[in-house]
Amino acid sequence: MTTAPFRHPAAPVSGAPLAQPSLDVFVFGTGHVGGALLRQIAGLSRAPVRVVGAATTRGHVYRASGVTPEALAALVAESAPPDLSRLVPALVRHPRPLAVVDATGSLEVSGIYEDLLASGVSVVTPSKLACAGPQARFYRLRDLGASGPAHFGYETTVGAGLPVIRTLQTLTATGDRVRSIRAALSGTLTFLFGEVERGIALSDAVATAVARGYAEPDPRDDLSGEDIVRKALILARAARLHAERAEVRTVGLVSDAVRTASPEDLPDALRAEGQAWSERACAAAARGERVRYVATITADAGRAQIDVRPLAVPAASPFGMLGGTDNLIEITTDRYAASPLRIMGPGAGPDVTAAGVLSELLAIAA
Ligand SMILES: NC(=O)C1=CN([C@@H]2O[C@H](COP(=O)(O)OP(=O)(O)OC[C@H]3O[C@@H](n4cnc5c(N)ncnc54)[C@H](OP(=O)(O)O)[C@@H]3O)[C@@H](O)[C@H]2O)C=CC1
Ligand SMILES: N[C@@H](CC=O)C(=O)O
Repeated sequence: MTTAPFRHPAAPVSGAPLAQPSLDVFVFGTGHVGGALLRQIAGLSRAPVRVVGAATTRGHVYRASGVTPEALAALVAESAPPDLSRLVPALVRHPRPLAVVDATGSLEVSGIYEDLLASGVSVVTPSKLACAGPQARFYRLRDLGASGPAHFGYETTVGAGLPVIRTLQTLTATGDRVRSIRAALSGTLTFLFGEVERGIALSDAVATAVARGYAEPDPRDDLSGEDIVRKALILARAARLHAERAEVRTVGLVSDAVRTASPEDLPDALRAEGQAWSERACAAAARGERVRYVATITADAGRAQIDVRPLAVPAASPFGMLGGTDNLIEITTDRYAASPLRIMGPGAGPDVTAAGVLSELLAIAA
């Protein structure tokens, strides 16, 4: 008897696309991440997933029979903005297994997950808003995704395409207990520190991070540290620790002028802030150190003590050697006590994030 060689179900092959993909996908947000996701799906000629629609703030399209990648952008552009009170019931009635991807930074879109999951529609999200909100809501979403036919995927909310959430889930599912986590959780901030250390002006570095799609839809979320606080909350919860936003201790990285600047005033505020960043980087370098924005999560009787602040770390340490858009997550547990389990690599950017989302979709489709 001969057996066919193993092929990953998503591996590109020549020939006709699958007649009947096993999962349909609707994508909210076609910006950096959503756009990269749509391109990655289009690049898989025998993908087990099929796009049935997409939405931006300006337009949307939903066709239960599927939309070709070539037609999608034009259909979105020539239609009306989505009305969620009509679109969500239509998605819930979709005749085949469906996953909704939230590649926006929209509170309104994050507010539809519960209805979708309760109706059997899977949700895969790189947006941190729902998972970092009140813990009770996160538990409801997680439980809906674990108990019914729908899945809730939020791996890319922390570390983008890095296997962070599933590592914590595996550790705790096998009976290990997380004692502490120390992490650099912002690709944008690692990038900005690196650029400023090379003598690039902070305002130029931020413009580059925005253009390359590393930054949040509102880059003030990166600069203020809010994006890092959200990720720390999600990490703590994935480690089965109770964590609420009001209990997080933060020391900011930027002045109030940057935190509160309007989008139009942000470049000027950053130009004024740049000198302080350069001086801080030079002073650290003179001591053989680097500045990093570090989240520390400590388990305390089932609760997480979370502290987020700028720290001067030895230049030759794992945190000091981060470059590009690297994240570093050091997890100390009962079993990984003498030396932490480390996850390190690029933690921001459209392609790595979209690949993480796509891998969650493929797992649902399998
Ligand atoms: N960039 C990255 O490296 C990573 C990003 N993420 C998360 O992914 C999400 C998307 O990030 P990114 O792609 O960089 O952001 P972008 O700003 O590039 O894109 C956001 C997209 O969402 C759309 N959008 C916003 N609000 C709504 C709404 N109410 N309804 C429909 N569409 C809406 C925007 O539409 P319009 O064009 O009309 O404004 C745009 O298409 C964010 O939540 C971010 O935190 C997570 C990990 C890494
Ligand atoms: N803006 C974020 C993107 C990923 O979550 C970052 O820079 O880390």
